[in-house]
Amino acid sequence: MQEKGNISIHTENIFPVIKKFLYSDNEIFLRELVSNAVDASQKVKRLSALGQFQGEVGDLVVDVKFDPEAKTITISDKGIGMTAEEVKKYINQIAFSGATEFMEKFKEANDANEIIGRFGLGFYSAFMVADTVEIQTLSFQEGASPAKWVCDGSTSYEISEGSRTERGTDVILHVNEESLEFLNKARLGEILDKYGKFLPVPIRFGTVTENVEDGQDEEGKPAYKSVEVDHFINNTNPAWTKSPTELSDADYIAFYKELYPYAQDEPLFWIHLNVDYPFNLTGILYFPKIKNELEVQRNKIKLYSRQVFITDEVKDIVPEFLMLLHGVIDSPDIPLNVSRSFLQADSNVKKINNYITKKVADKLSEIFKTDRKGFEEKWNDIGLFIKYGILSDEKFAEKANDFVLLTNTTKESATFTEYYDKVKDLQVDKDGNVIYLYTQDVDQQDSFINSAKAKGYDVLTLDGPLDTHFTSYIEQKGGEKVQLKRVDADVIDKLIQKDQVVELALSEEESKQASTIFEKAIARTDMKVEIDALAEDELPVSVTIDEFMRRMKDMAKTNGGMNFYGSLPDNYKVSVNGNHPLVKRILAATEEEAAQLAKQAFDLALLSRGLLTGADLTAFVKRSVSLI
Ligand SMILES: Nc1ncnc2c1ncn2[C@@H]1O[C@H](COP(=O)(O)OP(=O)(O)OP(=O)(O)O)[C@@H](O)[C@H]1O
Repeated sequence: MQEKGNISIHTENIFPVIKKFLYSDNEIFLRELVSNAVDASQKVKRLSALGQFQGEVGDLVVDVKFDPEAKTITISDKGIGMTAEEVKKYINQIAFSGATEFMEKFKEANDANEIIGRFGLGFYSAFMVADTVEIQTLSFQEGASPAKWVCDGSTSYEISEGSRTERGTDVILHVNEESLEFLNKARLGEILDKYGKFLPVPIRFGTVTENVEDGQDEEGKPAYKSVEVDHFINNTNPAWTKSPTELSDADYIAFYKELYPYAQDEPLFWIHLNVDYPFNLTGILYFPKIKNELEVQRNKIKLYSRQVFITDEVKDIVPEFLMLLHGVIDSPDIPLNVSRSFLQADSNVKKINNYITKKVADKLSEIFKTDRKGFEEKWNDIGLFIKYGILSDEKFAEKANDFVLLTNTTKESATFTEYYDKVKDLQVDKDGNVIYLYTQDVDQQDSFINSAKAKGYDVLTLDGPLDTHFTSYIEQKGGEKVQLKRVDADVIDKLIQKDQVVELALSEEESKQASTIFEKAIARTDMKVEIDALAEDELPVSVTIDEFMRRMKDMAKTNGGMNFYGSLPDNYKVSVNGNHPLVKRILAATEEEAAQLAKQAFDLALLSRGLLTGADLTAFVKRSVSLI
């Protein structure tokens, strides 16, 4: 048997679903209705510009009012209004968007993007907070008569002659018992501020008290009086809608403060985004002063669609590493679901994401090239996020390789190529490897840094939260011959092994003997003793930790879990400088004295790198006292 047919949908069943579940948040009813009012107002301007409306445009203000006694909220506009026929068509037919039809009709007009509505559902969000919704409207068309539409939330409605005498529409919500919270000035003000702060048509919400000059007092000083003035909640012409050439630095900073009234620091710099092909997007991204915390400042970028606030969850549109930025992105092309609260994944999102990455990289590159000093000064704030970008985004890394900076222990900065050139002659080992030395803790690794510097070597500081990973990146970018070694990964002569070896002053026998004395004195399985031939003036004993093992353990730590390497105990090497006079003295001493000297020298090595703690430290202090 074969049968074809249409699945039938009954409005009685689907209507409650739309009312209750389409929108995640009740408060957006106001965003939807105010957006409709703004759309209707913009359409008047458009029709007038196209010569299809000859009347007076007038001042297009949208009013939001509420009456706690009558339990109503009213949104009024002076827009195009609707005839009774249009009400039937646009309002009664759910999901028949007049906006789409309007856009279709006037799509040649290049500013077709000004209209917010798309789905033809927004109006129904009114029923989330209202039992009954009433429309009073008068169309702009000549000779139109006013219409009134009332619906109590069921699928039946009533249309009759309306009472409006001027062009435009009032939407009157009879607020239901569960939504009385909205009959409150502060609450409505907060919602308007959140969604409507930058709408393109003035939104008036009651009045505010202002102090204005009023003649002079008896002493001849200016007198003031308070007056009630209209309260407009929005800036209809926010900075991102202007051209960068119209804006000064002060304007950008002022807009930053408008966006984040509570921000303490000024932004470091900003990028004005403006693209109209293959998608439309405008916006301003600010680089804030970043503290060392990666998490705290997220969700600061606000997403707008035609100047209506949508969300501050811009995940996917903005690459992960740029989530630390602040600012605004406005794009009518960001695919939103009908409730406008969620993004839908599509190819535009990926394109936008790539565009933003490219813009940010270009801006950084520009600052680097035109103002190297300023760039270096900002490095403390932007370094972390550039490294984050490099490690997480290949495209960004490609560009950033030219301006990412390496900083040494004396705070000098160099790019990858500059640094290579700086150390390639001196820090080269016998096999031709160029060794970059680095420290992760300037204080703890001080004695090793000193040994390196005594040889004329440079030491990089890589002590940031991402540097464990970044170390491997530098190595990878440096090519085959570049190796990174932490200054305490071995004694300096072994970190950069040269051809000319220092002779060991001990015989093989003496060497073995010294080794045994130290092993016994130290008596720890995690410490491996080695007798090394170092310069006489190097320390008698140093405790080092193998580069490879340490890196693996660091990685395990930063990746959260304990993998194989993470679970291994720390393994140190105790490097005894066979050429130091102390070793000769130990060999000549009595067994007891030798053990004590060896232990003391070992403890000093531990102490110098902050590894001597607890009972061992107490014992060391006691022993030292008895020695002096
Ligand atoms: N204040 C108004 N003045 C004039 N027409 C209006 C007004 N409010 C709604 N309309 C008409 O009703 C239609 C449906 O509105 P609705 O909010 O349901 O959908 P939309 O705004 O087109 O799309 P979206 O679901 O994206 O909001 C509008 O497209 C418009 O033609």
